[in-house]
Amino acid sequence: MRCLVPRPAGSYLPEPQGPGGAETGRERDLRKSSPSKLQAALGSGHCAAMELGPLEGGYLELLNSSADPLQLYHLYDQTDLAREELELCSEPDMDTINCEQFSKLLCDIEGDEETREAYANIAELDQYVFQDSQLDGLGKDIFIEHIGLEEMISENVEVLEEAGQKSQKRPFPEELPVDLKHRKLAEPVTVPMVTGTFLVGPVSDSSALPCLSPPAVFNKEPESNQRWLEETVLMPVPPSSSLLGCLSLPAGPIQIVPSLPSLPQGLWQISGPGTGVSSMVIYQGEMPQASQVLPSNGPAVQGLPKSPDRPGSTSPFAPSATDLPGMPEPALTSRANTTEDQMSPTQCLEAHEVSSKPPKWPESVEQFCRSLRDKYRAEPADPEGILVEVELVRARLERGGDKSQERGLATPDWAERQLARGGPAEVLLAAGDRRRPRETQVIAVLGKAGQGKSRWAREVSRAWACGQLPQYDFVFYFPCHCLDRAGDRYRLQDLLFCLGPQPQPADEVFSHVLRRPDRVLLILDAFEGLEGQDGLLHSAGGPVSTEPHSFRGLLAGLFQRKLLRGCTVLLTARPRGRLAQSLSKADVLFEVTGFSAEQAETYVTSYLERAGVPERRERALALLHGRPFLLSLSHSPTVCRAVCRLSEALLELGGEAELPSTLTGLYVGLLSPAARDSPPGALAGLARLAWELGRRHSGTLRDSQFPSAEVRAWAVAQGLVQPVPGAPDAELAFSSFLLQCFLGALWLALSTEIKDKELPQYLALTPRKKRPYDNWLEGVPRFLAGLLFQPHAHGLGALVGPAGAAVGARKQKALSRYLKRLQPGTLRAGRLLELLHCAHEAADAGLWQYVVQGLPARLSFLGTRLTPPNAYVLHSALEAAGRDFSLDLRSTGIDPAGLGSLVGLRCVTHFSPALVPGSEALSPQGFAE
Ligand SMILES: Nc1ncnc2c1ncn2[C@@H]1O[C@H](COP(=O)(O)OP(=O)(O)OP(=O)(O)O)[C@@H](O)[C@H]1O
Repeated sequence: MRCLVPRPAGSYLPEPQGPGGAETGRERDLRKSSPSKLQAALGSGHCAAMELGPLEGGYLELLNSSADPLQLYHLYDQTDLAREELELCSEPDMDTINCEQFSKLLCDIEGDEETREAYANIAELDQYVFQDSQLDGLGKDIFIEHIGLEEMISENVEVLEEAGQKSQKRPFPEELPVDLKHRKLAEPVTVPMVTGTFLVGPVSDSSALPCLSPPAVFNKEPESNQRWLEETVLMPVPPSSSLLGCLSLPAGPIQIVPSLPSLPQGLWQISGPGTGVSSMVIYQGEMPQASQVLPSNGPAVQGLPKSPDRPGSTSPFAPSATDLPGMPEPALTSRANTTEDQMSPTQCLEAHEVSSKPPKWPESVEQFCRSLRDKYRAEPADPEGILVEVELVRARLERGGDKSQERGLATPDWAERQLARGGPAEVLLAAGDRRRPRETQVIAVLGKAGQGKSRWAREVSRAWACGQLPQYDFVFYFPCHCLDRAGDRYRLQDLLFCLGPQPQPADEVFSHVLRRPDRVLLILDAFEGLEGQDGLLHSAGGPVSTEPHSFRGLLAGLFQRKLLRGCTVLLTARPRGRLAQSLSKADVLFEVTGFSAEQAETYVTSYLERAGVPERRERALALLHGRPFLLSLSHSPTVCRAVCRLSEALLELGGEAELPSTLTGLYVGLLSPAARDSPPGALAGLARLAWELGRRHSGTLRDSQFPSAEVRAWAVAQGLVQPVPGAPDAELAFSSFLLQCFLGALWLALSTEIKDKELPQYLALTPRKKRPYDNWLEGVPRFLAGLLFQPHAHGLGALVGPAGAAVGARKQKALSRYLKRLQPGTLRAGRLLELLHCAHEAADAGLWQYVVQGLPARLSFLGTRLTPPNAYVLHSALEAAGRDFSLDLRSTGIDPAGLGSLVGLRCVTHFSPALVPGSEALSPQGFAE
């Protein structure tokens, strides 16, 4: 534990003064001690002391001097190690406790049952507040609120709330003692007794907090705009504003300082009379952040070295096992002297092998584990065998701006994204550090269809099979949509072993699994495919018995911590609708965000190498760059793979090759050869199946559902459907969700069962309550527009021949009437983007002109994600409109390339890409429905 960090002049760290200017005990002690004493103890060779030169006076003077804080820190650190005595007053001073006092305190409490329980409760409170999945500064306001300080929260917090980032309030854990629930920070709490670092002195003016404020409105002054872009978006990332806040207590502010990569822990600074301390800064653990560095005017803690401290809890409120020898279980997993971004999988393995090597297992258990590992190793994470390394991004949920107030994935600005560094082993290891002891931990990996969630989940099981996740003895992988069959019932052990090596293992293995649930990882892949999955995380009454239950019933038991309590559940899902709401129950949330342009190129290269034609790389890349829209769409790995397939086929043909310019064209290009070789009606039959299943939120098929065995065989041979990896009974599924959407749109375009006037209902442009279904097949609208509007020979005709021409023409007319009655200026941002995509896919000059001319001059995308393809169609539309626009691009997650392309447009005269709330330059307008 570190007790003191000197404050450099001009920093916002506390002045060495007690409340009301009075001197604290700590300050008295500091004054009494002489730095020259320290130097003597360290010896003349100590470089920090040498560089500091002769140190005169007491510590207070030293603190106020302009000496380099880094050196002071080392100096103090070494002193501590050299056991140089700092004479402290006899009464333990809450704000100035040192290592020795702390050890003494621990000895005193050892064996004291009540105290230990109190610590456990404090640890619970800490876990509740700090280890929350929404650990973005907002969990902290709940903490303040729950301990009775709502009225004291300063304006700064309101700013965050206004930005729609306020966390969902959760009930206070019932098991916490009443006095802890109602304790106010103002009371002299025992908080400082636990692990942490405390800085002493009052908090300086909160206005000194570093705050990144981009110009409210950008004008067309390329130089200043470019400068800002370079300093903020394109250069090292500033600390997240959402992590940086200042709460005012009546007598002074609490500053919440984001954690820094250079610090082992984050900081909390608490001050004010009545707190019993002049002020206090508490380190708090946090996930590593994307390239996070402080701006030059940042807090002085910037230069602090990593604590060479002994391993311990990352939280001041959660003593670790090393801190509290009497604790029954470690409060948190600790990793000696290592931060997550420093640890390679190999190191992880070594570290865990030492600490958690299981005792020798019975032969049956050993055998089962070996077989399970072999099974995972044998299953390719990807049928193409290509791996582009991508990093997950920390995610959180927030209420949408619409009236429904539904929660969805928050869209942070690009610079605010927090990357979860490393591969699955590192990410899970880091997430495990935030685990509540003896509690089931739910980790959710979210993302749009085709972004690589399943792939990541399969990599996890492979990583375990290769020994990279030694914290787990057992990893069970479940493709959820294949297990949730009506009538199927399982006992927990049936479920665990039904997909594993066969024959199923003996009861001995199951009882071994039950013995250490904390060493069990369950992977629930494609969780959104479960019917009614949204209720699972919240519903009551899950099973506790060993009776058979439905798959959903067993999952409810898991989530309610009634089954395998203490295990880790990793679920992957497309967060939509009510499921997104329920996910607030998850302890940690990540998002898979897809490929960057460079990663897409890497994929193309690997694909051609795997296909044995690496020499075609340059031509393939040239084809892709010739179609910038497809390049932007290759942000999705699924589309990137489709582009590679078509490029390969085109290059195979030789001659002048060119990729199509639309997504519809890409899929028509891929499917038309398959359609030519199909049994009669096979494509239409499969299209109907895609639509029917999609309406029921499903993409998996059983043999009996195919129109005929012939159609099944053709669909498998053409790669339109494929076995679900890891599923029982060779279950089949559409080879991608996007393909299912395309086939669903094809059915809508061809079917005479769907009346022309019903078609607009299937576009995502219509308000939800007027739609007959929920657009689960979210790619349908743009494919439908593409198939109906593109010249017959290049669209429908290429797939079904002249047969569909008449039906298609009628439907096109109906859709055209509808689209031309829409007023783009009245649509909310998400629907406006969908309309632009539909118009782009239609490739119809009249429709395109109608849409772009209807765009309002002031466009707000606040809180709406601008993915690379969204930015592309928006760019094309603004360019085509031929008049000036103002753009609000805040909280859109737009990447630097997209931002550059939009603000580089001559017609964009103003834009507001603020990274922090508060820029009111362009208020959202004009999107009311
Ligand atoms: N990092 C990657 N490297 C190489 N290929 C990838 C990567 N990520 C995804 N893919 C490929 O992209 C395709 C889609 O990936 P995956 O099925 O994992 O997506 P998903 O997010 O689970 O989609 P859905 O929500 O539809 O189930 C697969 O072919 C997968 O192998």
